[in-house]
Amino acid sequence: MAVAAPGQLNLDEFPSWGSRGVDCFEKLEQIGEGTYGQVYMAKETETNEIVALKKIRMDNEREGFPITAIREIKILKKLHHQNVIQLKEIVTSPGPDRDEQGKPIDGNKYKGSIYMVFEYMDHDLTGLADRPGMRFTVPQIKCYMKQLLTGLHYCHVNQVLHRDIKGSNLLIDNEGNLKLADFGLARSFSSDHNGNLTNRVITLWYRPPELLLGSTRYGPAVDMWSVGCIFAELLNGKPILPGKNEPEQLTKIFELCGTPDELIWPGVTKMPWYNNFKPPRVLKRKVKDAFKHFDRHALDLLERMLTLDPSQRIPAKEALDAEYFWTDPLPCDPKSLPSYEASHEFQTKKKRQQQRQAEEAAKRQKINHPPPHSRLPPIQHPGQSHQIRPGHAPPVAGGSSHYAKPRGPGGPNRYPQGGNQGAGYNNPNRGGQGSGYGSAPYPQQGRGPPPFPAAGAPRGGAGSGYGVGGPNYPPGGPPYGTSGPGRGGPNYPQGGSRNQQQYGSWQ
Ligand SMILES: Nc1ncnc2c1ncn2[C@@H]1O[C@H](COP(=O)(O)OP(=O)(O)OP(=O)(O)O)[C@@H](O)[C@H]1O
Repeated sequence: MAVAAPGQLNLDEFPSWGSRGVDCFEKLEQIGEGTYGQVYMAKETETNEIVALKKIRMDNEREGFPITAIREIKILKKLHHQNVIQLKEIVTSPGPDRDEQGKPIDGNKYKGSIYMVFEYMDHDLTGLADRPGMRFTVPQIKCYMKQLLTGLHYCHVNQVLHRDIKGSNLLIDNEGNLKLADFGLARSFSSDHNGNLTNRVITLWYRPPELLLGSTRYGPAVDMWSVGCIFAELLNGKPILPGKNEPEQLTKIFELCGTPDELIWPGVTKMPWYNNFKPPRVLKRKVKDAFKHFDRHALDLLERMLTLDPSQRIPAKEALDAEYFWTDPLPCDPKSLPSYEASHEFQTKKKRQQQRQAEEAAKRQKINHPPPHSRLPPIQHPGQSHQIRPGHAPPVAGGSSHYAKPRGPGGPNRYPQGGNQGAGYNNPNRGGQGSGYGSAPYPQQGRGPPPFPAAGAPRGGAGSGYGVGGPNYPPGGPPYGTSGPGRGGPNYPQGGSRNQQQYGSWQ
């Protein structure tokens, strides 16, 4: 097998891929910023097909083409399923042929970029849940969970562990399809689970206890723990185990799931880091108590997903057979779900930031020039209604109006009174991997530069997590109707190339 030059992808392995240049695509808008580079929405110039281009960061090109990208490409090439994102091709952009001093660049010092071309998805679950006023219905949650489990079961049958299941890696299109994405941490496993795998995987809040206790022999059960965390988050309205660092993460797990012993988890006391984190006192499991507002079948399934002993944790296939998916209300048909304006975590964060800045500016202006009757509501002219136009946020469910009570810091009151009868989400402290690796026995994070701010710092701003409740659109139809953005035809307010100027050409 030919070996690629430093910084280059060995295209011998992917002969038909990489033959096209990125100029076959028109860059439209940045939709994601990941550990390994930016993600853009783009249009194929000949077919007008909308795709997502993930640029592979080559900062470390001296070390060769990033191993994570090679893994992601290899794994995605062998996975073909309606609930797994489809990698369509790889395209390249040539780097400059001369260096800053004008000298011709030696072919081995490749300075170009490589992009993975994916089918475009309108949302990720985190971005969708973060939409103001967003509420998921129970059939909707069942529909997403069923698709997540179906995609994951397919991966596991094909001996692939995802190892980074979290909301922002679950992509959703406007036809209601959910697909697993970001296979940058995924890897193949053998069914005897004897591999010596790294335990530095999975975003902290979704990381299972066996990895936190140092296991290097693990299997599909690691992904099922993450699925349990997502499931509870969807029903609960906010992340359930938001640890700031690994020791705190384990503490939170023990507080919810009880302290493990040889009886409930044979072998736990032999785990590499068990003695470092031996709980000081015995804690009882209280999943049922903490989530008593969930319905019985949801709770039964959750209990089996959040089982401490990985060998007793429910596999994806069995979870799909759980009563939860076969009792009323049944999972809805994905196609029956409303269409929403595109929402990716990256964009919703940006929008929130802009909104906060605008609010602060308005506050400053108000202090300097208070309006004469600042406490009176705005005048509403006869016939003026609160119609929702495509691309505009719908009113908060529950009949909020201009005169509604002021909203709390996280936006509209998205939390339910009664659990999964009307939950919402609002978590000002959504954080990813709150690092904090100072404490033994944890080594440095294994996956490139950490994407997150300093230890424990919140990731994203206000409002996050998921919730369930009545649909957040008014009677009479979804807020964005059928004219909402769909695949192949995004709903640009100013035409398809609104970001051309901003983003310019590919580099
Ligand atoms: N095919 C796609 N369609 C639409 N949006 C996408 C697509 N792929 C990725 N995105 C957006 O870009 C974000 C980052 O993508 P991805 O997770 O693949 O990158 P990453 O570098 O591995 O990120 P991370 O560091 O969060 O793991 C996603 O959360 C999603 O919002």
